[in-house]
Amino acid sequence: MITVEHLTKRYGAVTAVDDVSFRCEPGTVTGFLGPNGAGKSTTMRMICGLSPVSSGSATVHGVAYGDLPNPGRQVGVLLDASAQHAGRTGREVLSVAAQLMGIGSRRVDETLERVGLAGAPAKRRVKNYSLGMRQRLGIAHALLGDPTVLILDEPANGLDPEGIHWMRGVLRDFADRGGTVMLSSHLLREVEAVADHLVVIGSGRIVADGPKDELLRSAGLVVRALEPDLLEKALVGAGIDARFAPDGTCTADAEAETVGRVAAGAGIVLLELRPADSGGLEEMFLRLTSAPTEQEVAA
Ligand SMILES: Nc1ncnc2c1ncn2[C@@H]1O[C@H](COP(=O)(O)OP(=O)(O)OP(=O)(O)O)[C@@H](O)[C@H]1O
Repeated sequence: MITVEHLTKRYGAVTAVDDVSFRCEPGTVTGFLGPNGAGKSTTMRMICGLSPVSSGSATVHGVAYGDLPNPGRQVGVLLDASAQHAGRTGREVLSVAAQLMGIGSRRVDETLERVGLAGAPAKRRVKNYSLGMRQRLGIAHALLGDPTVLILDEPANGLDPEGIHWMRGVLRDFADRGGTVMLSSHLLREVEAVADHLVVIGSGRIVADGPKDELLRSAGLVVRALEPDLLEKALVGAGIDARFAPDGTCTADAEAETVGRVAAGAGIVLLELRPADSGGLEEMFLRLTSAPTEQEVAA
């Protein structure tokens, strides 16, 4: 369990993380989503004790990361896959970490196998690794101590589609065995296939926090009509909040029955009426996380 309460980080006049609170529960993959510069890495660094907090607190299993006796045995962390020692081989990187954690070499071999780096790749120096291989080694490092919590910053970076599929399997399996997973991304599509819960951050503040399915349902309806102009008039007339894309597709914040009745009442032929999928959710997140307007800042 990760618990973040009123966490704030200021760099001079910049508030990178602003009164952020959320939880990542055991048995759950929590996707931590936000655009570039939203405050994801800063939040994760504070959880892992790498960056001092300005105020608030972050704990893992109720304890501040820095106070965990052997943190690697409880929390697997991947914050920057390029931070590994470039001159060491993949196996050496894991062996050094294993020694520090008091783990035997058999676990190193098992973990290399698990991330697909066993054999020749394990003997290559990290500087000769592709970004995807570094990411796999970073995930191996995080899994090495057999932790119960994983904290991964953009772990899909540099992975090819097969690698992404593999990583999702690892994270799903980890959570299904009761582990807690927090993974960040700036792309909803990257986490939606594996996350059960989403925490969305924009400009340092939490703008959405809930089960993925619930958030998907709240993303509205996709409506397409033979004559979009008539649909727009009818929905606006009924007081329904609706946004139209240039191709005439509408996203409406209403129940399907309400929209269906309004359309039927106006004699409009509907071509499509369905819950918005991740595209709708992404659109909602983009609206929620976009930088505040000057008016909002001034208010
Ligand atoms: N050491 C620092 N000094 C000053 N400002 C910083 C520092 N680190 C981060 N920031 C600022 O804090 C804000 C949040 O940055 P952060 O790296 O946490 O965002 P992010 O969501 O992880 O973005 P990205 O996806 O680009 O990594 C940004 O405005 C960034 O410029």
